[in-house]
Amino acid sequence: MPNAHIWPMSASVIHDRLQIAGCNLSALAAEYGTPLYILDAETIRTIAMRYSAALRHAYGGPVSIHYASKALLNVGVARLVHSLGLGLDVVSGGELAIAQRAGMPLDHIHLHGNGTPPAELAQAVEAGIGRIVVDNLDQLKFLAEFCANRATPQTILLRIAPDVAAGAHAHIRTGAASAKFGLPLDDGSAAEAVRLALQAPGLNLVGLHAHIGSQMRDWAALREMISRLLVFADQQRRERGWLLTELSPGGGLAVAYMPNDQAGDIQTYANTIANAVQTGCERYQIPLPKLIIEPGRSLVARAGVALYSVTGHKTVAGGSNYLHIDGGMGDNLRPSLYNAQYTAALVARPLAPPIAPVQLAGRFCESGDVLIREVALPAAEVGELVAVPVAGAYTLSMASAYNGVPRPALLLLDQGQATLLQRRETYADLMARDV
Ligand SMILES: Cc1ncc(COP(=O)(O)O)c(C=O)c1O
Ligand SMILES: N[C@@H](CCCC[NH3+])C(=O)O
Repeated sequence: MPNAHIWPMSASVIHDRLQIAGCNLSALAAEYGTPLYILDAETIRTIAMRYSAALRHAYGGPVSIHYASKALLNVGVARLVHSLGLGLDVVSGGELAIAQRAGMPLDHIHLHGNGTPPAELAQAVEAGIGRIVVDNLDQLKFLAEFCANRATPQTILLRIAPDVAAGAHAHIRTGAASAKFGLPLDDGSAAEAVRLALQAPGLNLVGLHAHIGSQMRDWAALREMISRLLVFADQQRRERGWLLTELSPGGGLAVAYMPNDQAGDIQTYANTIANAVQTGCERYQIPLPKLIIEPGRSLVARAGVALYSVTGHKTVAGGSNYLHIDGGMGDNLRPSLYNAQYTAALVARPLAPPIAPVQLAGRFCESGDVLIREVALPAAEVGELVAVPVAGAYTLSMASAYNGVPRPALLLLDQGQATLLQRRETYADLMARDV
């Protein structure tokens, strides 16, 4: 497959047709309808193994990998990541319920979120969730009170706003002191949170967390963030005798979306984190904490491919060619929201020479719903299948049924087998909540 680095690891061209995990995509599209999302199990397995090997190689202390489930979650995906030995990060009671339905052990689940309603914090505590990553003082006060008389204390980490920002787009940079996420260091909020947590008999504060951004490959920012967390941990040990035993630098590693993009290298990422933690811990004489990383996008993006059917053409004055497809911003909001770029190939002729560039026009009733602004494709017939790679992350998890268009099905492909993880939404589903 040309540009293999942006296609699933099992993708190949057989008899001039795009094939993934040995499966015939046209047959699957005919059976399940389009748009159709597929997920390559081999890609997810391989990336999970790379993360775990890279961290074990780089870091002398214990390590745990938690999939940030906001990137893509349903019961099947949660079961898959559990079977690979990963834990799960959730940001709501809803994601927690899905993880529970999948049988993910509760002590492998962490809850995050800046605006999590008290009822969902309570739901997580009562379920027996492993960790709550406390984002602000109000959450902390609520939890201190809610947990005060419980038999077992709730284990927590504090999310720090380290005033270091990285990430590919303003909407996905999260680490600034002025960001909505986390406890700032400079105004005393983080120190106040440690003080309150240590006074709360129902809470067990074990560590610090930060996440500076997504689609990120800025090693210096990552080092700086870890260094700030450890300076703070050292201060808190000297002032209050609190010892940090867990540290999470979040997730955020960049993936390649376009042929010329380069993904963040997993071993370099692991080395950067491990060196920063080891150096800081040595300096401040802190025993190596458990390192918790939270990759979302980099675990699932490349595994996913979206399949659309061409529904028509249009050439406008000035020569812009539109190719209409049967999906768009309803199943992939990223181009509309972040000007995210994607490329595409024809399933039946991935190697055929392209003609003039086309715009892949989404079907939704918004001028902004253009999935790809420019892509060179061969002349495509109505009914042909177009495949859009790197579609696994922040697509279905952000999907809507806008314009009454049912959300697509999701298949897991593995060694010639296709398993339905999530069926296509039906018209009955669209009306299921109407009373
Ligand atoms: C706290 C936290 N952890 C992990 C992630 C996962 O990020 P990504 O999908 O870029 O790896 C996010 C999202 O940016 C996040 O907010
Ligand atoms: N949804 C965003 C990333 C959000 C990261 C979550 N904190 C994207 O598609 O790039």
